[in-house]
Amino acid sequence: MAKYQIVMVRHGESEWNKLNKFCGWHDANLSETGIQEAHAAGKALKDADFKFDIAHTSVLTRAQKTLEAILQETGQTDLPIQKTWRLNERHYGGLTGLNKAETAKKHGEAQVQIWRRSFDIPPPPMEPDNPHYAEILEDPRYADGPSKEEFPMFESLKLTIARTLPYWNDTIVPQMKEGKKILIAAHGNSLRGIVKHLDQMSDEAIMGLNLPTGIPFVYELDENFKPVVSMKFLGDEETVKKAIEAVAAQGKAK
Ligand SMILES: O=C(O)[C@H](O)COP(=O)(O)O
Repeated sequence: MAKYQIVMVRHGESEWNKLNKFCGWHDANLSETGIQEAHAAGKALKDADFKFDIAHTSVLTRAQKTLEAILQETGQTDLPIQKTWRLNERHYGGLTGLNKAETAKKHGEAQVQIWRRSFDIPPPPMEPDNPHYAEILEDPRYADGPSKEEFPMFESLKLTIARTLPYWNDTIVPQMKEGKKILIAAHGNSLRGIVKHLDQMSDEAIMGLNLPTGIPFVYELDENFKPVVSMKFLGDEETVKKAIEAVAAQGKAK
């Protein structure tokens, strides 16, 4: 019997998803398609009569704009929103700004798959000569965290989970226990981390999980926060399948 329900959604297609670039903590905006996806997500949630008490998102524009569009469609533009770096996309380190297909050509598709989907193998660190180094490290949005000591130069999924899970346990779970209906608008890998935790997925199994952009999914949890319903997408099966396959294919050499 489900006691809790929570909705999560990966941001709509970003400008760098469109360019097939490793994005991570670079603050790409939504593409036109991404904006449409975000509004479609909101319409799907409205049609399914979802109403929320609070939303959580990252400090990155693509997730915040996705949430904004969704709340416009559900008629909840005044919903309280909590923003945290802990829901940011995984930091792609030295891969940030590189084209995924070109990287697959140079290093092999298997290596790119490892960098994108493995549990504990991180991408190479971002070096000071990376064109995006200063824009990320000196961004005032990080004034309240992470601290200089914990500011990442790269993240494996394991490292991403290590900074996302405290927020899940210390902020989101208590709000669900208070009966709050929650929407999380975040990123492919911060959400993969939450899904891995909820479904207790193995380090091998998580390698196979790709999340589509802009399609909300629902978890129904029992009193111990164990899934009664896992990752129920608000979209027809074929559309969801194609969207997931498109994400997976980004790492092909082409
Ligand atoms: O940060 C990025 O490049 C994407 O938003 C997620 O990338 P991935 O699907 O290659 O992990």
